[in-house]
Amino acid sequence: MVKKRVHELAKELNIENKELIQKLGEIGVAVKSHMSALEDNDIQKVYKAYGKSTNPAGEIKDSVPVTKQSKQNERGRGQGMEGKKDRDHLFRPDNLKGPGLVDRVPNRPPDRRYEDKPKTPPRQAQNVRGVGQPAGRPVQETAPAAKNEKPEQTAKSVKQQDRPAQNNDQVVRQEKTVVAEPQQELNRSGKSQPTGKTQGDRPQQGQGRSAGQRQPGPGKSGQGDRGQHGGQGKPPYGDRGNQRGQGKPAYGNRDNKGNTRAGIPAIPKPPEQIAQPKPTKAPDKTKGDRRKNYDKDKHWVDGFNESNKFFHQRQNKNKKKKNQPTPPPIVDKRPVQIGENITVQELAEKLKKTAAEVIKKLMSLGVLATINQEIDFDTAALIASEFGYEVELKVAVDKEALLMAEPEDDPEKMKPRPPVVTIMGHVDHGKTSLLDAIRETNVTAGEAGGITQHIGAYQVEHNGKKITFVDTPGHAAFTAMRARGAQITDIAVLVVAADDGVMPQTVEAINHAKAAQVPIIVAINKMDKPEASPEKVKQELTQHDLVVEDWGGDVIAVPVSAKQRTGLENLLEMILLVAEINELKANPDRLARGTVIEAELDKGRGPVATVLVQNGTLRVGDTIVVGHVFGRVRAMIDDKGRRVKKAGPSTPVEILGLSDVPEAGDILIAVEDEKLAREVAEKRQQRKREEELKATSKISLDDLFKHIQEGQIKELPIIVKADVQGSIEALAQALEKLSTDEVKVNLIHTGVGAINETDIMLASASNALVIGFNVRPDANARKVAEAEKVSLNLYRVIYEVIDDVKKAMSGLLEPEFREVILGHVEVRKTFKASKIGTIAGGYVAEGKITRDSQVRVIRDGIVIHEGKLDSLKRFKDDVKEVTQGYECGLTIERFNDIQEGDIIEVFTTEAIKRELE
Ligand SMILES: Nc1nc2c(ncn2[C@@H]2O[C@H](COP(=O)(O)OP(=O)(O)OP(=O)(O)O)[C@@H](O)[C@H]2O)c(=O)[nH]1
Repeated sequence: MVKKRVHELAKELNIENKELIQKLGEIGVAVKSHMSALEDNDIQKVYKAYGKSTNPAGEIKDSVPVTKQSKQNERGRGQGMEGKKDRDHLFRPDNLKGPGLVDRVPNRPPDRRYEDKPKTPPRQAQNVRGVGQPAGRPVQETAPAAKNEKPEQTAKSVKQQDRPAQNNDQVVRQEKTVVAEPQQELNRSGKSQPTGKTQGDRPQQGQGRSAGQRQPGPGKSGQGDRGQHGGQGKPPYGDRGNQRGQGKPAYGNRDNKGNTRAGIPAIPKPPEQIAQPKPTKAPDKTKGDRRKNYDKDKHWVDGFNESNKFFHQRQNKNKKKKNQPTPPPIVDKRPVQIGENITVQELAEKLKKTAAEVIKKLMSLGVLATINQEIDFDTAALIASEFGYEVELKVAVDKEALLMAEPEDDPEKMKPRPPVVTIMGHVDHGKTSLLDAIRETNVTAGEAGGITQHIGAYQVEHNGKKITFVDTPGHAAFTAMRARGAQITDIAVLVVAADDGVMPQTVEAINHAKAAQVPIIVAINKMDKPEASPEKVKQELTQHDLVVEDWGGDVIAVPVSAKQRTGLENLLEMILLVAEINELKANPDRLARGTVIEAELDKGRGPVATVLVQNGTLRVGDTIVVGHVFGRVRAMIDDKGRRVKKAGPSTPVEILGLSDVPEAGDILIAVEDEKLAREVAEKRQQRKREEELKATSKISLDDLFKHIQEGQIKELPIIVKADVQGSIEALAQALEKLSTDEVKVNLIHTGVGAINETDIMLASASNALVIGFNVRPDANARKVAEAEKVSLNLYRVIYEVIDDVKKAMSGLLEPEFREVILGHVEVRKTFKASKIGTIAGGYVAEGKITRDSQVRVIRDGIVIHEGKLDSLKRFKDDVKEVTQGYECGLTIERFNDIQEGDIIEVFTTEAIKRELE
């Protein structure tokens, strides 16, 4: 049934809603509001009540036939250039009131184009483009066309609209409106605008099947829109695309652009189709309306009451939206750049989401992460895509790697360099003596003055060729360097005393050199000694895979005497030979790279480092990064104590000009980019500080013992803050009394009053315990203590302070070990097993025997062996323990001489925690 809403009818009757509602009440039609729908018979009652008769169409009878002129205007308005002419014409003020227009535009609501404010932002219009409702006017024209195109549908339409009287009535209303509101004529001239329902209900006029009518989806309604435009005339500012295609079939008398041909009158529309009953609701009214209702000047074209409609339409649309699947959020599709790792917080910021949203999404993916937790790139990418973002891996420029990257040297620029030799060997086998002997016998007269200079490495010359010796004997330095990734040694000289042979440290040295893949030359020292036995040494070396040449191997062994300085030349020759074989080369024509051999803080000169230049040439004035230290080479001193301006490959030099003392094994790099060097050094410094901070966790009473064990601390610094001086004195006395020879209590600071930030900082710096007696830390101190990981110990009873400290200090004392006898086992029988050895069958006479216990074999009251159990069995099963009264089988580690009648004493040792007295 055709319905009308109260407000529509009120408008139609040109009365207030309120008045109509009142009237409806009077005539017995109950309505709730101006939005209530009225049935046809109620409408008729209203007409009657307002003296309109039940057939108000009669009032506009003369407006129904469409004049030729009006049709032309109509057509022209919507179509092409000819239309434009007409359109312009229509816009002329003198046309606004033209009777023809009035006649032709029966169904248009008041014009709102000149209202000041648009009710809806114009941008929305595009989203809703095309939901069919264009000009409501050309009803007359479209109907026949539709009829021609789709007769069955038209017929159906006609059938549906079996209420001509009402249609006529509407026409009357429209006419009235137009007369009352001249600006409405503007609408006619181009803007489709009327009430959504009217338009929406009219597909059959233009198209027969306006998608806009049936399908609320924007796409389809777009078609409906187009169709209607095409069919009903192009709006003056209309979207051309909208008018294409569908308009054409709707009108038989149109040209191929959809324009109505001039001069061909449109077939008049049957009266029953002129005005469709106007449903109160346009189901397909969408944003397309709004777009059309909004002209170029951003004025709403609609009548005032239309605003209500838009509101309701929006509501309808929202309702529809709810039912529709939510479209993916429109997001900025610019790829988000993410590094290898990113914290949840950072990711949320990049995605313009809250951290909670990201965490939630992560949880949905099965990843539990906190806001500050780092997630990897893959996870971050997944999350980003969930939020509709694309991600790109941002490869962080590792400045350090950039700096450390070793440039490739042009082979042509590579020149032979002196070998770098490290002397290794067992203690007292003569390493230092040999180094000294070589140095002293190989300095030229001119250099003699500088001989006393000790910089950790030196160069000697032999047959015009240089050899660099690293003067840090022992493998400790060698391994320390290697541990830091520095390999400075080309050749290892293994010193073995001919009278002593291969010893444990000799073996260690061999292993280190092998691990570093450094060729070994054996110097068999102390050959001057009568008991020297080089052959024995060579023989022993073979046990460690070092087969000397004499024995058919490839290891060079040189007999020397550091004391008598014999064989040294031969040794140097061999070093040069090995160096030659290994083709040691470097490029002196580039920025230097080297390794720190030694470094110290010199009182007068500041930080000093002995550096072995390994490649390139280091020059005074060069900007350098040495580990975490940045600097500029202010001066260089060579191993003879001479100032030098440059140092080439394999040259050891002392350098001045560093900002701090580097560590042995640090890599030196000379750089051009000072900024980069500074940046990298600062970053390294920061990292070092962080590591140090991590390493030095502050002591607390709870883990005092652990700290002491790790750090070998034998002193306990304490800070005491108390309420009154008397308390401090009492505490100080009591605490100091706790000092023993092994642990000394050191009260580094005492004071009256609350524990403050300064106290905490002092405790942090000196790794002290903070004791508060009847005082509390202030808020700041608490914060700092938390940050600095300083433990606060707050008490109200002096005795408790003493007791706690005493207990904590107990951990400082070396634990005593005591033997605990677990039991005794009598050996009653012994068995020999070829693979196992002697098995004792015993009886636990006392206590118990456990698998991990220590045992003592006692025979006739004499301890003949002490060791560990190897196995413990009950019958054939391995057991953990056998208790008194049971028999067992046992074997003892590396001891087979068990005899019947032996007593096995089972014992264990345990540490006893000592307490201070
Ligand atoms: N007879 C003799 N004694 C030597 C010879 N070389 C070194 N010594 C003696 O051996 C002892 C140890 O010599 P160092 O040079 O100190 O031996 P080292 O290997 O450097 O010892 P550490 O530095 O303690 O590892 C010294 O008393 C030297 O005098 C040698 O060729 N002949």
